[in-house]
Amino acid sequence: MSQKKKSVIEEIFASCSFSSLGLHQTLCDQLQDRMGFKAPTLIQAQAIPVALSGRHVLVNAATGTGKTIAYLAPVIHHLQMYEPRVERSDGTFALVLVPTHELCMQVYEILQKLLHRFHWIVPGYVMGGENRSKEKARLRKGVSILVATPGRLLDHLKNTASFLHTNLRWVIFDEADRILELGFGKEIEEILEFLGTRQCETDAKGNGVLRHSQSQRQNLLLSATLNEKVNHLARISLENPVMIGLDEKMGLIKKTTENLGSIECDSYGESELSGTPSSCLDADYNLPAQLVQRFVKVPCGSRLVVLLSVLLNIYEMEASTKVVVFFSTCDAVNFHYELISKFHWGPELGEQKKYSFAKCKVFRLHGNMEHEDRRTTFQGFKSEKSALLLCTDVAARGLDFPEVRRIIQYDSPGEASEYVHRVGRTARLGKKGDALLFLQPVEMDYLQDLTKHGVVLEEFSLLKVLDKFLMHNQNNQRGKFISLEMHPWVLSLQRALESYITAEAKLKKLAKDAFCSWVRAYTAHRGELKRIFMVKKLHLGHVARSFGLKELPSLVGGLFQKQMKKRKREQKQEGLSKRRKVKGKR
Ligand SMILES: Nc1ncnc2c1ncn2[C@@H]1O[C@H](COP(=O)(O)OP(=O)(O)OP(=O)(O)O)[C@@H](O)[C@H]1O
Repeated sequence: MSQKKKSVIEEIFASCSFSSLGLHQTLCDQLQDRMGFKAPTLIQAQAIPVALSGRHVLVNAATGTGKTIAYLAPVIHHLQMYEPRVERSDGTFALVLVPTHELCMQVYEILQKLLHRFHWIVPGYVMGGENRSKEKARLRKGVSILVATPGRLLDHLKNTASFLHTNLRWVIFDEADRILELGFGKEIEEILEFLGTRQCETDAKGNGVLRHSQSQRQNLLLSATLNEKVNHLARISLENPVMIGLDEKMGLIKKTTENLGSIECDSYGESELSGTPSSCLDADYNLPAQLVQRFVKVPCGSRLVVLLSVLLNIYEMEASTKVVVFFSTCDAVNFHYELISKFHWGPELGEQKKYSFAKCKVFRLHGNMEHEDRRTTFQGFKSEKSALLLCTDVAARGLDFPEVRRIIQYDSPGEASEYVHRVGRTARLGKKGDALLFLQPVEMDYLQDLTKHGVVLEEFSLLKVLDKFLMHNQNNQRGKFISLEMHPWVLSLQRALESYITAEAKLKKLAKDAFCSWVRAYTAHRGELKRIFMVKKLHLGHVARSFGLKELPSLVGGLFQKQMKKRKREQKQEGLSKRRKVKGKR
C-alpha cells in the first residue's frame, strides 16, 4: 500500500474495533459481515461511546465520514438489549429527522441492513408525497425506529391517533442545518413540543407502557456544516450536550482529523459545552483532505459549450465514471437533461467524428419530479458504474451514491455550506474526488467568500481541454484567438447548439423556461451574496446564449415580464439615487 493511501486511511479510520466501542457483538458482526465495515471511522469511534452513554450529542464532521452509523448503531445496541424484547405494540422508540425524501429512503435502507439480525426491531419511514393512509396503517402496526421528513411527521403527530410515541427515547436530526434552511424551523419546534420534554407513564388513552425513564431521553444533532439556526435548535433540543468535531476553547470547528490524528479508542476528542459557539459559523468547514477543488472562469455566453466540452473530455478520458452536475433550478435540469440525452454533433469541415455528449446513462433529479421517478433515479444512479446525474440541491445533502468521481457546480451554490455538501457527494470515506466550480468573470468574488471558510480553489486549465477538440485544419489557429468566446471549437459548437435548439420546438420551450427560472433564481441570492450575484451585472443576451437561444426570450410568461419590469424600475431608482448622491457631494 502506498504511503499516501495509508495516511488517508489513517485519517479516516480509527485503530480500534467496533466491539471495543461498547457495541453488542451481534451488531458488530452485522457491521462487519453484512456491511463489510472492518473498523469504525474516526467520527464513529468518537461519537458511538458518547451516544451509548446516553448524553445528548452534537456532531460536526466532514461529508462521507460515516455519521449515519454513528447515530444508528448506539440506538440499535440499546434497543436490542431491552428485556422483554421490544414489540410493535410498544410504538416508536427512535425518530430520525431528515430534510429530503432521498435521504429518508437512504437511512431507511441502512437501517434495514443493520436490523437484519434483530427482526423484532421494526424500521419504518414517513415522508411528504407518500400515501398517507398506508403510512397510517404502518404506524398503527408499530414502527420501532422511524425515519421522517419534518412536515409529514408533524402531520402524523397531529392526525394519526394510533401513532404511539410514549416510549420515544431518541430524537435525531440528520443534516440539522438543512432541515432548518428548508424552512422547517416551525415544524421542528412544534414536533419538539408535541413530543414533550416530559412523558407520563402511559399516553392519554392508556396505550402502551413506558419502557424507560424520562431522564433517558436523548437527542442527537449531526451535520457537516452548522449555522446560526442550528445553534438555536441545539439550545432548545440538547441538554448539556457533548460536542464532537468542535473545539470548545476556540469556539471553532476544527478539522477532526487534525485534532485527533489516528486516535486510540479511549480518547474521543470531544468537548462539552453548555451552549453552541456562534463564532464557529465563520470558521473553516471540514472538507475531505483528498478532494481536488478547482474553479473555471467562463464568460456567460460560452457556459453551455464549456459544460459540454468538459463532460466530453471527462468521458473521453475515463470511459467509465460517475459525475454529478448541479444546477440552480428544476427547469435548468430538465433542459440540460433533454439536450445532453439527445444532442449529437458532427462538426462541419468534412470531419468524420461525431460527438455524442451522453456516453453513459444520464439521470436527472429535482424536487418537481414525480415521487416514483425520483425513487427510480435515486436507485438507478446508485447502481450504475458509469453515469451522469443532473440535479438541483435535492441531491446535495447526505446522499451516498457510490463511486461518484466528479462534481461539477455549473450554477454556483450560494451559501458556502451548500458548496461543502455538494462537493461532499464525492471523495467519500477517503476515496478520490474532483470538484469543479463554474464562475463567470463577474462572479469571481465568490472565491473570497469561500476562502473565508477555508475553502481554497485552484484554476482549471480550460484552454487545454478546448484545444483538444480543435479539428485538423484548425490546428494552425491554436493560441491565435483573442478570447475564449472566439475559440474555433467554442464558436462552431455554439452555432450547432443554437441551430439544433431552434429546430426542436420542445427543446426550445425548455430552454426558454430554463432561462426564465435561471434569471429568477439568480435574483434570489441572499445577504452578502447579492453583492456578487447581481443580475444587473449580467448581459441577458449572453445568458440566453448559454441556453442555446439565439434571441433573448421576450414574451415568455407574465412572471418574467414582471421580473424584468421590476429590475428596470430598480435600476432606474438606483440611477436616480446615485445621481442624487453625486449632486449631494457636489
Ligand atoms: N466503518 C465504516 N467502514 C467502511 N465504510 C463505512 C463505515 N461507516 C460508514 N461507511 C460508509 O461510508 C459512506 C459514507 O457514510 P455516511 O453516508 O454515513 O456519511 P456522512 O458522514 O453521513 O456523509 P454526509 O455528511 O454526506 O451525509 C457510506 O457508503 C457508508 O456505508
